[in-house]
Amino acid sequence: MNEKELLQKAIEAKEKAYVPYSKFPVGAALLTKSGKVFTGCNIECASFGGTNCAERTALFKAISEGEKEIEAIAVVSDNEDYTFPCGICRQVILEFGREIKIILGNKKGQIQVFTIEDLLPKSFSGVDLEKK
Ligand SMILES: O=c1ccn([C@H]2C[C@H](O)[C@@H](CO)O2)c(=O)[nH]1
Ligand SMILES: [Zn+2]
Repeated sequence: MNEKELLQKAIEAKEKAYVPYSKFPVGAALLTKSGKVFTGCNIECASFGGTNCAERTALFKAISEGEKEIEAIAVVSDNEDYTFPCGICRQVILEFGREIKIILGNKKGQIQVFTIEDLLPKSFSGVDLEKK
């Protein structure tokens, strides 16, 4: 599965977004190191804090199925420009590896790739909990 194919899975997942409040659908597609794909969409809630982003939906699906070795997560919205993961998602993705690739696609079909550490430098992580 290459970057373009993973982005196409994210575009398809975006169709499932439940976004009655923001009307801002987002799709994500996660690739495990073993080659499995888990997709996700954002799911909103009238109590807004209950909203779950597309990236975390895909990630939680993978983790809850026992897949913790993550290669990449592709993200798309309906915006012309790239949609970057929010801060909460960056922190949760980083939990499972600093080298996880974040693949972003825009409406022109262009692609940008970062590692999650590029997007969340100087972060707090489990390593800090071992220091006192
Ligand atoms: O990377 C992002 C950015 C935003 N959202 C969702 C959260 C909310 O449902 C809507 C507007 O913030 O978009 C995501 O799913 N992923
Ligand atoms: Zn998020």
